[in-house]
Amino acid sequence: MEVRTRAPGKIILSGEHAVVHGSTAVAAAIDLYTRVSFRLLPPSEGDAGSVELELKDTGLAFSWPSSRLKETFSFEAIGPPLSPTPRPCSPEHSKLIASLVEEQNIPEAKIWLRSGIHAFLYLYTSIHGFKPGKVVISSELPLGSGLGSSAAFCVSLSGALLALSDAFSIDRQTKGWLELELSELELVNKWAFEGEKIIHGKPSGIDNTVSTFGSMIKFRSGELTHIRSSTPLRMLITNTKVGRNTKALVAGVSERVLKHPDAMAAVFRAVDSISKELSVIIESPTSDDVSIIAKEEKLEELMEMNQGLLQCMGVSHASIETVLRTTLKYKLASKLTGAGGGGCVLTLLPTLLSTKIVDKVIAELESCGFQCLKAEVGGKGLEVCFS
Ligand SMILES: Nc1ncnc2c1ncn2[C@@H]1O[C@H](COP(=O)(O)OP(=O)(O)O)[C@@H](O)[C@H]1O
Ligand SMILES: C[C@@](O)(CCOP(=O)(O)O)CC(=O)O
Ligand SMILES: [Mg+2]
Repeated sequence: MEVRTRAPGKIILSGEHAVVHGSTAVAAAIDLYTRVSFRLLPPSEGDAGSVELELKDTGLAFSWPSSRLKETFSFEAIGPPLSPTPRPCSPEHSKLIASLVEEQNIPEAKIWLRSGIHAFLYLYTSIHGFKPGKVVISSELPLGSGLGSSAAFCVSLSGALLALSDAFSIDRQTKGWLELELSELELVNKWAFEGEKIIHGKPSGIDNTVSTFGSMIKFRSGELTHIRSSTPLRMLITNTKVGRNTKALVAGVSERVLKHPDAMAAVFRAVDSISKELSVIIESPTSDDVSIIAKEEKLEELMEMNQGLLQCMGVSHASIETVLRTTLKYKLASKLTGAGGGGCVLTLLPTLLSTKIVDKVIAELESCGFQCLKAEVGGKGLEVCFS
C-alpha cells in the first residue's frame, strides 16, 4: 500500500521572528504544496532491506540499509526506536543521525539539505524504526525562501509516515484526498514540530501549524485561532532569490535580544499589537468599496509598520529594500515574509487595483531579476490519499 500526502506552504502576514519570542503572529496557507509518497517495502530473503529517500527537487536520492540503522541506534544509546508520542531528538540521537547523514556524501553545493535529511531520519526512525520503506518528496515551493518549505516538508512527511502506522485508525480503503480527524492532525503537527526544531533550531511552531490545519490563523505561544477574512486578500509574492537560512536568522535575532533586551522587548510588544490589530481588521465586515478601501489602507499601514520593526530586528536585506522601493512607486505596501535576509516579500494588491498596474509592477520586479508568484491565500492544510 502506498500513501500520498500534500501539505501547503504559508505566508506570514505579520509577526515573524517576534512569534518565536512570544508575540502574536498572523499566517495563512497558500496553494503551493510539498508532496510525499511513502510505501513500506517487504524485506527480501537474506536482506533486511533499506530505507530510501528520493528528493525530487534536488535530483538526489539516499539510502540506508536497515541493518545499518539498527546497528547505529542501539537501544542503550537512545532508548526504544518506536515512540508512540512525539518527543524531542536527544543530543545523543542527533549525533548518531548526523553520522548517518555524513556518510551520504551530499554535494557541497547542496549542503543546506543536511538539516532536511536529518529531520527525515529522525521522523522515519521514530515512527517506523528500521522497517524498509521508500519515501519520495517533491515541492512546488521555493526552498529556503520564507514560504515555509521546511514546515511543509515536515508536515507532509509526518502525515505520510503516521498514515501507514498503527497510530492512525484511518480507513485506508477510502479513495481520493482525505482530510484527517482533529486528533490525527494534532499528532502530525506535534511530530512536524519536532522536525522543524531540527531545521530551524528554535521554531515558534506557526509554520507547521498553518501547514497542518490550513486556512488563516492567529498564533501565539503554541495556541492557534482560525480567522476568516471578510473580503478575499490578494497578495503578490516576490522571491528575491537571495538564499538564506532560517536557523541562522532566528539565532541572529536571539543574539540581538541578549545585547538589547529592553529595546527588543519593546519591539516584540509592538509586533504583538500590530498582529492583534491586523487580525481584527482582516475579520471586520465590509459593505461597499469605501469600506474595502479603508480596510486595505489600514492593512497596508500595519504591514509597513511590521516591516520597520523587522528592520529593527536586523532581518531585512538590500534585495528586500529594492522590492519595497519598487512597489512603493506604485503606492503599494510590502513587507518581508518568513525569516527575511533575502527570500520572499509580500505586497498587498488592493481589490480595486487594475490588472494593468499589477502587470506593470510584476514586469518591473522581474526586470530586477526577482520572480513573482500569485498564490491563493487561506486554503486547505494537510491531505492524505491511499492507493
Ligand atoms: N522539498 C524539499 N526537499 C529537501 N529538503 C527540503 C525540502 N523542503 C524543505 N527542505 C529543508 O528545509 C530547508 C529550508 O528551510 P528554511 O531555511 O526554514 O526555509 P523555508 O522554510 O522558508 O523554505 C532546506 O534547507 C532543506 O533542508
Ligand atoms: C522566522 C520565523 O518566525 C518564520 C520562519 O519561516 P521560514 O522558515 O522562513 O519560512 C521562525 C518561526 O516562527 O519558527
Ligand atoms: Mg522554514
